[in-house]
Amino acid sequence: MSTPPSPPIPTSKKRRLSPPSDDTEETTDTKLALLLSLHPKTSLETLLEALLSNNGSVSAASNSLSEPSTKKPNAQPKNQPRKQSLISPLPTPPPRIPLLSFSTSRPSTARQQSSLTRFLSSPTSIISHRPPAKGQTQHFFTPLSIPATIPVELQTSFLPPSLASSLLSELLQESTTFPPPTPFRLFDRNVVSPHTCGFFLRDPTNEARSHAKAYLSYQAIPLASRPYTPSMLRATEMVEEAVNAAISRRFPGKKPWGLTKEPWRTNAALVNRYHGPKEAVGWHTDEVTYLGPMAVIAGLSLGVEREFRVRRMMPGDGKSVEGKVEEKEGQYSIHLPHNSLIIMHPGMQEGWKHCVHPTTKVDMHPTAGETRINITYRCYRESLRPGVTPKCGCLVEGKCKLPMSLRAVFDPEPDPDVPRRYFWNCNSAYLADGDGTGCGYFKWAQFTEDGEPIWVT
Ligand SMILES: O=C(O)CCC(=O)C(=O)O
Ligand SMILES: [Fe+2]
Repeated sequence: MSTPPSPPIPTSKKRRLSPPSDDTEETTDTKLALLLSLHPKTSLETLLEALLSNNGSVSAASNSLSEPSTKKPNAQPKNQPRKQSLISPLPTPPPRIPLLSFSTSRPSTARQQSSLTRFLSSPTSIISHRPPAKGQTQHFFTPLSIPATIPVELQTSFLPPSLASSLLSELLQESTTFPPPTPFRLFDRNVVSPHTCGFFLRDPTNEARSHAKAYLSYQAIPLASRPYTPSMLRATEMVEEAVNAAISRRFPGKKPWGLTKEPWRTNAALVNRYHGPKEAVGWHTDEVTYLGPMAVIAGLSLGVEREFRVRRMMPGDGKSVEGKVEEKEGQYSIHLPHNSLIIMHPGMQEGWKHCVHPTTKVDMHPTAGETRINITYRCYRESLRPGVTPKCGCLVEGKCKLPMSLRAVFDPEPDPDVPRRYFWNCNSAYLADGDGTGCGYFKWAQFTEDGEPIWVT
């Protein structure tokens, strides 16, 4: 299900989108850290604006900050728009500014700097960005380097280190009892995703458990649920806080169509375990049957660092033979270190695909060895619980009346205010024992502005 690993881009081909300044080799985080050490009492926003005003030069920025306050970069001339802000709401791409280039090589100080970005008002890129050419992979190692045009946000050093450690230990233990991968149907053959996973419920009351018995995997296999571990419960509120803050930053003022007016709340999590460099998950969008439109999903990575790759969906993507998708632009690789949170924003499951890329070698983690654990926190809607979603007329023996899957219509030009289109579709084409076609049952799905289903018969 996965594509072969792409070779790293040679150093000589490193892309530089901005003219060199006296210290362009440093990342934004490093520059801010340097500037902060020189001006410890100055706010990060002021430091950042000083950097922007001085073309990314730390020394010039530092000089400007030492000058009398009237010349400080945050003293805006009257009647002029505020300079570059860290917050770049979609769909407006960040303006081109000659500050820094992104890099295809790993910054040596990435781990040490990472906590700095947590203090910034938004970890969205301020860097001018050109998408990778077809067949190319652009690598990102730090939150600030990820362009705002990609509907994901990365936060590093996310949990207090001791909580990240206890969470990792608990889930490494839990994952020893994850069921083996089950096959599913893809392009006329049965395939298995080469990794294991377990399904967890935050509040395993009787009612949730009875729904849980009916939650199906994309292979239509009932997902056996387990309760959140103690550390999962402790981490959950921090994840919710981060996700809600990220949504507000990305969509200031008004949430996009399809999102509930309530804060995002997670009640279920799929935990993935990747043991060794070859274990991976191929290109896919997440199943939105129980999540509804414009789902927000947050993934917490623990243990070994792996590459989370994303690419824009193409028209007819679902029908393309794996690995032979007609790409118009290349892929993005976001490196997910231990204790990092990646938030997939609304529109990600509708317009982009993601995968965890197989590799040849991983850096051993002191506790996890070669293993990566990933918790994908999701928000299952009560209104889309099993039992209420439409069934197809499939006559697959013993599987008559299968619950259908909710799928999004590919939209190349999304507008956050315009409703997306979704449909209910027979799922049995994906079942390992099906004939690869299913009954083809199709029904348009209808949702309110808050993403609640409208059932029309
Ligand atoms: O392991 C990851 O980071 C991604 C997992 C994933 O895509 C999924 O569970 O659907
Ligand atoms: Fe996924």
